[in-house]
Amino acid sequence: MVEHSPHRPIRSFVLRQGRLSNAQRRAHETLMPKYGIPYSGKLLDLAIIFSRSAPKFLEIGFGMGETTALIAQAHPQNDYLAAEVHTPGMGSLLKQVEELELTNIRVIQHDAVDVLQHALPPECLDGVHVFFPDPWPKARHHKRRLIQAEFVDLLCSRLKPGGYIHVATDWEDYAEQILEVLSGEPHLSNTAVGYAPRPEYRPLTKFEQRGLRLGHEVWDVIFRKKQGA
Ligand SMILES: C[S@@+](CC[C@H](N)C(=O)[O-])C[C@H]1O[C@@H](n2cnc3c(N)ncnc32)[C@H](O)[C@@H]1O
Repeated sequence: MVEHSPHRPIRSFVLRQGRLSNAQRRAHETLMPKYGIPYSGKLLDLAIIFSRSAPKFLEIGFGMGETTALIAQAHPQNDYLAAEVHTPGMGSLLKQVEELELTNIRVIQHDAVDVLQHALPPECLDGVHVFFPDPWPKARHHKRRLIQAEFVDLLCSRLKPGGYIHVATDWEDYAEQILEVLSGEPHLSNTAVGYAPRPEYRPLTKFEQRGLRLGHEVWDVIFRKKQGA
């Protein structure tokens, strides 16, 4: 479960007592021991956790996990560590993992910032997915936005050279901030000129399809860590 640290009061999420369906509760109770990685603040060995040496990806804030499950199903050659703080989403993804018999997903219910800082060693990740991070639209809440220079620096340190950071958002001013922050990280280079086309591996969610029909835009930002950085 999520612990609160007095040293880092500004978090990118607020824990609410979300409604947990019976199926989600059951999945959480029965499947966490099988697919969940307890957060202890100690370093994790991803090769041991997944029992193989394969490309490793971190997804931060997977929500209900539809995208996570689809990507993992379509890419059995990769392993996915998925971090989320909310219990209903955990239950929802765990249910999909079991139903689809996915062997390449492990979940961690904890603040991804702590996970990156304390549980993941340098240069262990081939990619990081941050899809539709909370936009915190009010100016006084912008400090809660996940994508900030310090966080990107941390992410970058956990990426292997050649590994990528992929952020997608449907908030234009956040998209601009994300592009600016990633452009300012000297160890990263943009894979596109400005925003990137949506890569084939990121499926369109129902929410996104509806938004696109209504004329809303989505911006993908994909940067790679430079070789030798
Ligand atoms: C707007 S939702 C998007 C969910 C999903 N990626 C999607 O595309 O539907 C953002 C999610 O990020 C999670 N989140 C925010 N900050 C987080 C953090 N520091 N660590 C882990 N999860 C976080 C929230 O709990 C929320 O479920």
